[in-house]
Amino acid sequence: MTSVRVAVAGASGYTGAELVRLLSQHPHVQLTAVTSEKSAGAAISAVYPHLQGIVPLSFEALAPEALTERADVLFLALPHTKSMDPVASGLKAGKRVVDLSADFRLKDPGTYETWYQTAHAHPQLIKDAVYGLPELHRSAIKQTRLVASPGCYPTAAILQLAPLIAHGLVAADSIVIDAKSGISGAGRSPALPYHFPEAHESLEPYKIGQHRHIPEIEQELTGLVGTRTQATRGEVAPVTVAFTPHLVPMNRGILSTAYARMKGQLDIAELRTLYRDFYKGERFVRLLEGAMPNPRHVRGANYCDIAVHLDRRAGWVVTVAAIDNLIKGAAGQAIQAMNLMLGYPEETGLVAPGIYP
Ligand SMILES: NC(=O)C1=CN([C@@H]2O[C@H](COP(=O)(O)OP(=O)(O)OC[C@H]3O[C@@H](n4cnc5c(N)ncnc54)[C@H](OP(=O)(O)O)[C@@H]3O)[C@@H](O)[C@H]2O)C=CC1
Ligand SMILES: CC(=O)N[C@@H](CCC(=O)OP(=O)(O)O)C(=O)O
Repeated sequence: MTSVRVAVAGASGYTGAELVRLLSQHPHVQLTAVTSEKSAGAAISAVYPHLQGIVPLSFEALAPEALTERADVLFLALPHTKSMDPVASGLKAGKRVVDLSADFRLKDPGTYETWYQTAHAHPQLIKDAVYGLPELHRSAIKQTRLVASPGCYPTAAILQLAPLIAHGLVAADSIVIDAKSGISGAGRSPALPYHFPEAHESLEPYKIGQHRHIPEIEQELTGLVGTRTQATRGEVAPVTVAFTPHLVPMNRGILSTAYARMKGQLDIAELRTLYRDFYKGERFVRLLEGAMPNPRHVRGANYCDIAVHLDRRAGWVVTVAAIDNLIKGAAGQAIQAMNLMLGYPEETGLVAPGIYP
């Protein structure tokens, strides 16, 4: 069976290590290089003992051009602002690139500069990037060489709200997203808020109304406004969201609760039918009716679990979504996109159920 050569840049980080774990089991992938500057020369199993006997590679410090030569598909699990040059280098060499950072997610370079305090180094490449949420952009992902893989909070928030926005069922300026993330969402570098005594038995909101995922969520939801209604879209009122993330003392997982004001008179059965139709055939979206989404139930798996509820008395639709930030929120979703780019069945290498508890 033919295989594709794949390299992971930033493999010493949490999302990079999850990419390596999943790609090592992918039937069409040959892992050719894993990069880290700080751990260059060390066996990956010395840093991540769970990969002992599974991934026989050592970390290398590779410049973008050297990385590009080693593979046909590049996964970049680097910090924001550090992916721009490797993306440009990979594309120039005709490779396929899946970038897990935010560097190519926002379509407007000015918005990127505002939220990331950095001028975009390759703004001319932004138009070539497809936002890598397969449930919304599947056909474009199949055609592109550059996937900008979504952020973890946006994955949950967009998937839980997409049917409501596309059908024009809620007021576009009424959306409130209250989300909680496990600490691996902040990456592997130590910092005081993530220190055990600080984070354990604690629950704290942060960056209220200021988080860099706000423009990403608004961009994608605005792109959906009215796309499933009969009326022509005309002038589209931008979606604005009030977004509050929280840090919770879990290793991984996101629970996102979104509230939006109902415009019409649909009852809960009609709303759930609409969600079922919207996500019909989607392998990685599970709509729950008798149970609540819980990050525990998607841990290690590529699922986004969603429940839709209606607070009729107060006039709000309340949706709840759970993902594993490192899988559907990062590594799993990135592999889902690679499968689409290469024409493999979308679920290849991703079908294992999650870990419980
Ligand atoms: N954590 C999450 O839940 C999610 C993260 N993402 C995004 O994925 C990317 C990786 O995140 P995550 O794995 O959490 O991050 P980590 O901090 O855990 O890992 C970062 C990786 O990048 C490398 N690195 C750090 N600084 C540089 C630099 N200046 N130049 C080159 N390489 C560098 C590190 O290597 P070294 O060993 O040399 O330090 C490490 O391999 C980020 O853009 C993040 O925003 C996306 C979705 C979810
Ligand atoms: C808990 C925590 O700190 N989470 C990160 C989000 C991680 C993520 O998925 O976002 P990107 O892919 O855009 O980096 C944060 O709030 O910045």
